[in-house]
Amino acid sequence: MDIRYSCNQRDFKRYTTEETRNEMLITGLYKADEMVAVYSHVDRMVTLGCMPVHEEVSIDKGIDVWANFGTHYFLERREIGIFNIGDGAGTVTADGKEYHLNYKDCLYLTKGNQKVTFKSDDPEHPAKFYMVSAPAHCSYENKLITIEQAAKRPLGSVETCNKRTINQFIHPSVLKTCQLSMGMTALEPGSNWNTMPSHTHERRMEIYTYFEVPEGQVVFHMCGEPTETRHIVMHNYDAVISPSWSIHSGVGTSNYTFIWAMGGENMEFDDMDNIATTDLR
Ligand SMILES: O=C[C@H](O)[C@@H](O)CC(=O)C(=O)O
Ligand SMILES: [Zn+2]
Repeated sequence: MDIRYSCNQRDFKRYTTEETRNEMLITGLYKADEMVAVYSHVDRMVTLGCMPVHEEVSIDKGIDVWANFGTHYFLERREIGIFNIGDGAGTVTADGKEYHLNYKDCLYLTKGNQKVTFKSDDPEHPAKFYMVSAPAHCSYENKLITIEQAAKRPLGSVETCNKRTINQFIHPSVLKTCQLSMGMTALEPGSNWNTMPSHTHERRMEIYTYFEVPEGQVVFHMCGEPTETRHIVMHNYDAVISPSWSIHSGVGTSNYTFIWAMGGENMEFDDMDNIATTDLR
């Protein structure tokens, strides 16, 4: 498993493009019939990607759970949020119960699910399961949340090129979790900026994955301290780790959609340290 030990904001100022990318950027999450996992020491969040084609893939395929987590199974002391962002539908089976995920549907699995597997309905149009897992110390309920059931928050405007809808899926207003919250933000055609004005949240980290980035287009993901910004050029289906001290804004060469995941001290979505745009450096 790819393990990222995380850097601090002082050293980060001197990072080259390559070092920045090695530290924060996650690519290649969807390899046929594999489970790809990146463990970050920032709040011990794990980002996973799985594209089952011909096989039913187990959550721990290729992962030495005892060596990496010191537990007997992946979700023994963890919770996980799962989104299907692939071309086709797929099924997640958790301890014998099947959950069918259409495009943009989300499944929350609580601590204690022992056997978790992933499969696609149609190998010609495989599902792509994007997942983020956080440490958890009690169990709640597994829950399938469709895009229709997500809490919707419209934000931004055409004039500031950031008209978008925040869909809150794994959120206290929708269901209970230990620390994980996740949602999906969709930019409208002609709008390119997400999370602008930018913010940090010293009390939580965040992970983004960008998708629906059209062929030949990219997203410039902004990171770093508010007065020491850097950027990472991201392709469709890439993910990026954002430590608590970093801003996490992006501007695309077209509109796009992204999934955010947060973990840390609290689950107050509005607990943000907002930064005036003209104060950015
Ligand atoms: O802390 C909240 C997260 O950064 C995202 O929800 C922000 C976001 O989707 C947006 O403004 O476009
Ligand atoms: Zn944020």
